[in-house]
Amino acid sequence: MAPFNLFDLNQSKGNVSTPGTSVIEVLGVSVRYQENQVLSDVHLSIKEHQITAFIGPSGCGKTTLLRCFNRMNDLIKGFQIQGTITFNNTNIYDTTQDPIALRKKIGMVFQQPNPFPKSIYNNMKLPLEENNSSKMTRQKIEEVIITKLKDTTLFDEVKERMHHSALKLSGGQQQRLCIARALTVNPEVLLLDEPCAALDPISMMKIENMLQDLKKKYTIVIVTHNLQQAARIADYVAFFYQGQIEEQGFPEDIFTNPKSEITAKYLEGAF
Ligand SMILES: Nc1ncnc2c1ncn2[C@@H]1O[C@H](COP(=O)(O)OP(=O)(O)OP(=O)(O)O)[C@@H](O)[C@H]1O
Repeated sequence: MAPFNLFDLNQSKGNVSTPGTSVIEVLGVSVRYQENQVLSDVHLSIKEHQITAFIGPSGCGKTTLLRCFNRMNDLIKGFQIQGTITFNNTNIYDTTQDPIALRKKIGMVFQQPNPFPKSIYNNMKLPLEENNSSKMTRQKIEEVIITKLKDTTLFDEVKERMHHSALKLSGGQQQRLCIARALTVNPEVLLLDEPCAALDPISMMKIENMLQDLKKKYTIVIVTHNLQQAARIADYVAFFYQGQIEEQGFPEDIFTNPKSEITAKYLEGAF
């Protein structure tokens, strides 16, 4: 009997056939901003309860694809998308799809921590109020807030100052608060666009450890320029180059034995 082979070596630029349920499928996606083609014929599967990392040089389209997943590019002038992106087998760009409902299922956190200039408690309460707090008792709201703050390992650090300004927290704590805030509405997928770029190494490690726990409950896609970070936390890596996925696969393969010469050069720091 032929040995079980996880890899399809004929598809070095396509999806490596990894086990697991696919939550987001990217099928032949191309994106333009006006005349500027920024993604060309991208194929990728985002698997449930995995951390997928997007790496690659600046301007190669990582953030653009990430933002397509919850339609954050819709209002950008000249944005055009071809191909298909599905979320749980539903076309994200179908005209019947409500982007606001989609963003509750696919939450996003940005590079720069952006807590509201309100108390820690109110930062957490606001999305719940906007979502469905009329149906939630105060006790239930508090329960959700405590659970999500515990999930992001912040609760013990802030429990004595829940009604103090979130802006008084450290940068790392603010970012964990933003992640906790994104989790209040129970998304299935969490999109992180360079979440540690503005943080010191200790805060970064806290977030990386936290993400390893969060992936048990959520599916995570992260854009990072930090290759060590991708190697430490990712279950799957997509290397973008000039608007295409040049190579994708398991981190142990991409980082130790890349198939593409361009990937190898990037990892060597040649760019
Ligand atoms: N709002 C926009 N309007 C027009 N062009 C844009 C817009 N946002 C991004 N672009 C262009 O799209 C291309 C891809 O940008 P994108 O931010 O997706 O790349 P990236 O790989 O995430 O880069 P970085 O690592 O620097 O964040 C770039 O040429 C960029 O200038």
